[in-house]
Amino acid sequence: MTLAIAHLGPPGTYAEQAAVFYLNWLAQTTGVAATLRPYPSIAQSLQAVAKGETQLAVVPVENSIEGSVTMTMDTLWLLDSLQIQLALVLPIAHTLISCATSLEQIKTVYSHPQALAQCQSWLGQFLPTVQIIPSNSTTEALQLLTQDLTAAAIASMRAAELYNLPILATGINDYPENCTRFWVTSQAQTEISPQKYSTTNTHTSLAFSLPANLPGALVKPLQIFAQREINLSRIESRPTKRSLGEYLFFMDLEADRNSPKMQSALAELSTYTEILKIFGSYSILPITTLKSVESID
Ligand SMILES: O=C(O)C(=O)C[C@]1(C(=O)O)C=C[C@@H](O)C=C1
Repeated sequence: MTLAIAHLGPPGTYAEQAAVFYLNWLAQTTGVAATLRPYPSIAQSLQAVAKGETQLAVVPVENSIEGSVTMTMDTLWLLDSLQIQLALVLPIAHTLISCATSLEQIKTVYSHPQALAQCQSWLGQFLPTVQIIPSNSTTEALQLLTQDLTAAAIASMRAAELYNLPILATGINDYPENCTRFWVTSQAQTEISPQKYSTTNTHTSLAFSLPANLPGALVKPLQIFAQREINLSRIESRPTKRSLGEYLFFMDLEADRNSPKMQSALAELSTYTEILKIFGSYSILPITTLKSVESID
């Protein structure tokens, strides 16, 4: 069976790069073949899995400069059935792509809001007067560049090569150690491979709402993990969208949900929460080898 993997498109996005890595890793470790399917948004990539159009989606979750990708968190909360299979950490090195011959000619810069935010100081220093135009992905505006010599886009070096476009500046992210964490998600019941991944689950991600906005309401859930010496690697709040000042809490914990201490923690947590969603346990793979990200052929 060949699996389909949804990702943010068009081709050349960082999400596609992470998906290509996963596709090659999956083939090497389990022999399972997969193909890639680009979608116009992160939400649509996740919905593709929920609707059964694809078996998997690779979506960005968190960036080391800009923090959480809120569309991923909000969509995961809404879609009940999705589970995280694996996390991937991709180094992000942005370039300025343009057919202009110098920075002085540029009047507009397009990119995904996360990428624009990761380069905001560079843009302020070298292109302080340009119009910044957010797009659905880093690659969405690339096809405009050959018609408009005053336009530029922030995307990866790999994207410039794929579209055969010139690079005007490299390494333009404000911090050199720029990384984005991606999640590989599937439907809960999907068996990706009969052969178990050769990785052990190190993290569990979950989210919950609280029954009432009272003093100490968040302390109790936090104490459950502290008492069992389970380390919290991320906590994030998102509006419930029901009323102003009411939040959902997203947590990443450093333990497998099947470990005895985590099982008892989750059982106790469910007594303090209104809705508790466990997104799954998984391991984290750093994407380092260029070979795996270059092509899918
Ligand atoms: O637009 C892309 O290329 C994406 O894959 C999206 C995305 C994100 O949403 O964070 C992924 C990695 C980078 O942090 C910048 C953009």
